[in-house]
Amino acid sequence: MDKVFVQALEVLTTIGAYEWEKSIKQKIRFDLEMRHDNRPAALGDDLTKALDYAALSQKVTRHAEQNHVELVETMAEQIAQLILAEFPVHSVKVRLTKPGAVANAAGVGVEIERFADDSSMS
Ligand SMILES: Nc1nc2c(c(=O)[nH]1)N=C([C@H](O)[C@@H](O)CO)CN2
Repeated sequence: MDKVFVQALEVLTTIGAYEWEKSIKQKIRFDLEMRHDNRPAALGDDLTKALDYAALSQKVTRHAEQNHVELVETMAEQIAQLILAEFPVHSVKVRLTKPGAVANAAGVGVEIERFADDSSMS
C-alpha cells in the first residue's frame, strides 16, 4: 500500500503533566505516515483525488494548538483519531516528539499506529 507522509511538523502548544507546564507553550513535533492508495490521484494528476498533506497538516496544527493535554500519549491518540475520522486513509502512524523535555535527550515521545477498521481507543 502507498503512503503519504508529513515529516517534522512543528506546533507550539501548552502540553505537559507538571504545573509549570500549564502556563507556557512548548514545541512538539509530529511525524505522520498515512497508508493511502495514491493511484487515482496519480492517474488523473488530480489533487481532489489525493490525500492532501497540506490540508491534513493544517488540521493537525489547529487541533494541537487548541487542545491542551497533559500527556504526549493523549495528543498522539487524538491526532490519530482525527486523521482517521477526517481523511480516507487505511491507517495512520503518529510519532510525537517533545524536544528538550528531558535533559541530555534530543527528544522524547511516543509512536502509535491506528487502523481505519479499528479506530476505537480501547
Ligand atoms: N510517558 C510520558 N511520560 C512523561 C510525560 C508524558 O507525556 N508521557 N510527560 C512528562 C512531563 O510533562 C515532561 O514532559 C516535562 O518535561 C513527564 N513524563
